[in-house]
Amino acid sequence: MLRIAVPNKGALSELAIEILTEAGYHQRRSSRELVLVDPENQVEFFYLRPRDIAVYVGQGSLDVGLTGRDLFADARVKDTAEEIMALGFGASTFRLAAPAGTFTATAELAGKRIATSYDGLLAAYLEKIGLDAEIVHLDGAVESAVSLGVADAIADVVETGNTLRAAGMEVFGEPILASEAIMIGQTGKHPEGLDVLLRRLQGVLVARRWLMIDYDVDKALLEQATAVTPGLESPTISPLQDESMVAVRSMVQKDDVHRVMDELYVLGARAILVSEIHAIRL
Ligand SMILES: Nc1ncnc2c1ncn2[C@@H]1O[C@H](COP(=O)(O)OP(=O)(O)OP(=O)(O)O)[C@@H](O)[C@H]1O
Ligand SMILES: O=P(O)(O)OC[C@H]1O[C@H](OP(=O)(O)OP(=O)(O)O)[C@H](O)[C@@H]1O
Ligand SMILES: [Mg+2]
Repeated sequence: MLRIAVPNKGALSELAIEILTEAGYHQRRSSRELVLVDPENQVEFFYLRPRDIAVYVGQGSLDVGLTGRDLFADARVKDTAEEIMALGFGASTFRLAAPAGTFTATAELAGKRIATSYDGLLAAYLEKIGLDAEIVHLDGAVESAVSLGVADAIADVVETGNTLRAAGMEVFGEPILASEAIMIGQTGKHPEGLDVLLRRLQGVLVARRWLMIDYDVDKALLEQATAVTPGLESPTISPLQDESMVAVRSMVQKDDVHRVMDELYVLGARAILVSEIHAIRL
């Protein structure tokens, strides 16, 4: 059975359970369950702290795990574990910040104290840019570290920026890392069942991004219409009782659907219908 680690709490937990459910897996009913066996799908889920997941996969106790790219980088297990798929949710950036007006460039942090919950990630970054600064480890709420006097700056996860703004702080320097939820696995290993898991997740990602569009169009306009809706592979063309017309079915990107409908309408297509795609295997 494929052993999969899933975040039990925090920003990624609910979204992780949602994507796995959409991919057809059973998920735990209560937050007290630590393990869930899904014999039908030949997988076993372990609900763990998001921060620990890279450690379990890196040490080989679990086959794959869903975590954040920043947490994975922080765990320093890149010799034994690797990112195998980006999952398109839980996006954030990892950034330096300080009270507004204090610093403008990263180089100004030489010899200063930087508070973070991501020591491994910050240390690797400081080493990469050749900057010597002191790292102060805090478990969370690092935005308070400067005003309370334990650090001069912080390095933390920024999503909307609301927490920083509320604390009177601003980011500076280049972003350290662009993060999102990812699937990680053991480097170079390909356990049985992994292909199915990845194909299912890929299917959910595509189904989330694409819609199905159907319309009727005059045969004479077919070429122009299908140029607007080329689809993922090739549009389906079906005959209609009115032989001068055809029905077209194609996939269209969600964030493009209204432009496509407008263009088709102007071209003369009618009965333009858009529907959700629930699942897909490419
Ligand atoms: N608004 C957000 N706040 C925190 N983490 C976020 C946010 N958006 C996305 N993430 C991602 O979620 C993961 C962090 O999750 P979580 O908040 O559970 O961890 P944590 O802060 O270390 O844990 P905890 O706060 O429970 O001690 C990271 O990969 C992070 O990039
Ligand atoms: O940019 P924003 O949308 O405001 O989100 C970022 C904030 O969310 C996280 O904190 P979390 O809620 O995980 O608390 P913690 O600091 O105690 O971990 C993170 O550490 C930031 O403080
Ligand atoms: Mg947190």
